[in-house]
Amino acid sequence: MRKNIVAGNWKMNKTYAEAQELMAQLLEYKKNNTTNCEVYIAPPALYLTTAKEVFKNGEVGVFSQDVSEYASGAYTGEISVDMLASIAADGSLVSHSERRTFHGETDSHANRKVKALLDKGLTPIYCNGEKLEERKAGRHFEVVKNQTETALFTLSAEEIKKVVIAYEPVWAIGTGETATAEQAQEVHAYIRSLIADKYGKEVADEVSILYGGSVKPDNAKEIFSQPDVDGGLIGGAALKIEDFSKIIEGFNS
Ligand SMILES: O=C(CO)COP(=O)(O)O
Repeated sequence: MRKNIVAGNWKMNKTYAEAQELMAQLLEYKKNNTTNCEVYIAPPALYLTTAKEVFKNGEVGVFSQDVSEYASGAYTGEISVDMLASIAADGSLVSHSERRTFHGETDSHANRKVKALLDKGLTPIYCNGEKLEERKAGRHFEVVKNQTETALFTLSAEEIKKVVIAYEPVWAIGTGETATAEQAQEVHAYIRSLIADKYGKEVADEVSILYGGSVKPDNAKEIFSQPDVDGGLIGGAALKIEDFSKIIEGFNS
């Protein structure tokens, strides 16, 4: 179902004490403020159970940063969908660009991970986006099309409605260089049109598409105001309550 979402991807940051502090600040913020969007965090896997305890009434959705495509077994270092379900995690990021760059993940992996999550009733936040040289060569639409089709188009209409897509142009991640609101809208509208062509407009209108890449307090509102942008996946600015809360408030008019 289409929702406004602000999700914080903590990546590999924070000691346990620091993570507990930020979770406590976020809980306090949620208790004292009405937000016009759902708020999710994806802390390091080690802290997922703590996050579920802190946000025990579902104040903030708790997501893993990655999940295995396999059900169980000899996959050292991996976390399964059953494990996530067993702590009542809400879902997982899938194929973030850093998983693609440093761990060789492809959209075929993404496809199996998305399916595994959906089969357990968990929400995938599927990440895609072009690299700088692809953007410079004007190939961003083609790249995003291939990614989206390979990762998602084996799903049924009912399944794809439950997927959250995060368009994160790689050149905008952690660089301070944000896509303009127009650039984000253009690609988001394109992704939605791909889904509409395959599954119909009604289905496409149900899918939440988030933008990620150097979203900050001062640009969030403009980006979120675009018709096909349903929120953001936030990296660096999710690590401080002052910044993250201002980004959440990008949805307050
Ligand atoms: O990769 C991102 C979120 O998943 C974006 O990171 P930054 O917000 O730090 O650019």
